[in-house]
Amino acid sequence: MIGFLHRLYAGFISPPEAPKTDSALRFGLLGASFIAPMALILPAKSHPEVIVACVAARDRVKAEKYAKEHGIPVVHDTYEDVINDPAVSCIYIALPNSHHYEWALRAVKAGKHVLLEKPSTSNASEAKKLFGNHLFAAPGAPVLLEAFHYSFHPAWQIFLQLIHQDPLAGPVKIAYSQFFLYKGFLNRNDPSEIRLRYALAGGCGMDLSSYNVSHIRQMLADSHPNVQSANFRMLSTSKPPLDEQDLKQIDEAVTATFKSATGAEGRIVADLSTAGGWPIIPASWSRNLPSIGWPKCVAELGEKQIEDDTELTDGETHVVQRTVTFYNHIAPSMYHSIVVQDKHSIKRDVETVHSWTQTRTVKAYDWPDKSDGRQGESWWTTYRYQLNEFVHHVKGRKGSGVWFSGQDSIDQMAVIDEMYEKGGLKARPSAAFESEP
Ligand SMILES: NC(=O)C1=CN([C@@H]2O[C@H](COP(=O)(O)OP(=O)(O)OC[C@H]3O[C@@H](n4cnc5c(N)ncnc54)[C@H](OP(=O)(O)O)[C@@H]3O)[C@@H](O)[C@H]2O)C=CC1
Ligand SMILES: O=C1OC[C@@H](O)[C@H](O)[C@H]1O
Repeated sequence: MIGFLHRLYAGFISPPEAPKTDSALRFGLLGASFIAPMALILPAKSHPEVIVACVAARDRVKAEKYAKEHGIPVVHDTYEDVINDPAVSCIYIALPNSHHYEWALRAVKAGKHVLLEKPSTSNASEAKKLFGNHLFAAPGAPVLLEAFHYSFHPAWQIFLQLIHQDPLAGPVKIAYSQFFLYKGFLNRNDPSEIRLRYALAGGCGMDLSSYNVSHIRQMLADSHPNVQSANFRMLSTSKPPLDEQDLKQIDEAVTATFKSATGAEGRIVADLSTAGGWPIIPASWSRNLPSIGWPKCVAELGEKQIEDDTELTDGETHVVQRTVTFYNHIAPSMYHSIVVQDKHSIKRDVETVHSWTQTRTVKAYDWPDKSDGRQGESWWTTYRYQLNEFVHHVKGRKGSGVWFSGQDSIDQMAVIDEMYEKGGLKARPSAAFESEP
């Protein structure tokens, strides 16, 4: 309990303030966004090499209020002014998805490093144009990272090790990922709700399920699994400010299945407006009551034959079938649990002679081994780990080795496009912005 309170307080409320080094990176923010305080402003406080230097919003009064609230010293009039500020070397982009391509491209062309919110762009065609830009081939090119923060937390890396690199791990057969937000999280009547606007590249497939897609791509160890099926639950309102395109194209929930190159299966469930499923209360009553479940990933592995000191008689083999369940991989620094279940069987041909199950729970708030460029504290959030890695990359240092490459981002968007198309919806529209070569 004390550990939980400490992680909550230091990670999400009041991190210890680090004195800044002379070579600290100065970040500019595009937009007075909802997520920047959690994803960058708070993590920057404890990072000796990060200063949040300036912000601009479409409305200057809003930007000034935001800057005051978050201790940001400079307010610019426009996003463009932030990018062109010579005192700034890094840009954080948390704009509607439809604006990611344009502003990331503008920023990298101005020579700035970019931490870009997920999903990286509106679709794969934009992702190819952005990450495939010739300037990334030049030496000293800017760093551009799609902010899949959860990947940078040690717990996610330990989870991947348990399914891909452990002596008891057979091949992955099924990768499952779920992510729910409760009904009421989104305000359908709010014209500024970016998740519900087709023109802003919204929809659950882009928003929540971009996480699920990235989870199963890593769990299946296949950058571009084939989409087998996709089902969308569409918006359950027809009130303004939604327009006709929103009503036809905006999904609130997704279920989809995938097949990897090795034949393994991926399954995802994501819901921006989860209701019902309450225990005891009859379904007809609870149907409209908000509900929620843990974000969860489950990997079911195939059998692996092992050789250990278990006594075997002639013709017997010892096999292990592992299932690993990760609860709360999205905000693991608050609390998480990785349950490893190993079903051991002694087999004679196909017949099981004897079997037993070993279950253990793994937690990793920090790296178990701090050598080799790994840094962390138990209270670091996923965003703090991500920022650490981003800074290492910009500074040309090794870091922990966790990264999300440009090709990863392109493949990620291709899978999302294919999911929409498989489910009878359109991939999200490209921005009108055309950059000079
Ligand atoms: N990593 C994470 O945990 C999370 C990531 N995200 C991602 O971050 C991005 C921003 O999300 P979030 O912070 O929740 O969003 P907000 O609703 O706070 O919007 C972000 C900013 O978009 C700007 N904006 C520019 N043009 C428009 C427009 N036409 N309509 C509405 N807003 C506009 C606004 O800027 P201005 O201030 O200039 O008006 C606003 O501050 C998304 O890509 C989302 O997927 C979101 C939540 C969590
Ligand atoms: O982490 C998140 O949770 C809420 C979502 O709507 C958001 O976009 C996502 O990044």
